Amino acid sequence: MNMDLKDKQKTPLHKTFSFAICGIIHGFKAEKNFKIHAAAAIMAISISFLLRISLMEWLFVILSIFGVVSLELVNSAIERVVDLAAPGYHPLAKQAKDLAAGAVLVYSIMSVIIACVIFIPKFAHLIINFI
Ligand SMILES: Nc1ncnc2c1ncn2[C@@H]1O[C@H](COP(=O)(O)OP(=O)(O)OP(=O)(O)O)[C@@H](O)[C@H]1O
Repeated sequence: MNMDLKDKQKTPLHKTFSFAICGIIHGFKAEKNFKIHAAAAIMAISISFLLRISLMEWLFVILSIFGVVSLELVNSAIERVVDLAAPGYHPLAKQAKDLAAGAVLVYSIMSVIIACVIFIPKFAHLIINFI
């Protein structure tokens, strides 16, 4: 046990980094929700460029995108640990997965609200100028 801990402490930084990259790539390949988030992120970034949002607004857009992706990765990790610990039906397994999914949903709702606050006035301004 002590040997394992010692070996772990010796893991070089570049390896830890590459494990994390592997996790992101795996998440993108294995999780359908990742593709949905990626499509939403590309759309948000494109609209942000088109509407020439401010630096502060960019910070909120970036925070929303990275926050959802990070939470989705944690959600996927929790799903795998739950499947490992409780392959059959278990009420606690259901609670753990539902709670993790709830965290993603809460952050996603916040991201949609941020998008509405930033983009709707700019779209409205464009439409008024067009008319
Ligand atoms: N071992 C289990 N015991 C009880 N309920 C479970 C268990 N596994 C999954 N569930 C229930 O089924 C739901 C769907 O679980 P699943 O593992 O398929 O994840 P998911 O929501 O499809 O996620 P994703 O689409 O990201 O893979 C969970 O939110 C939970 O309510």
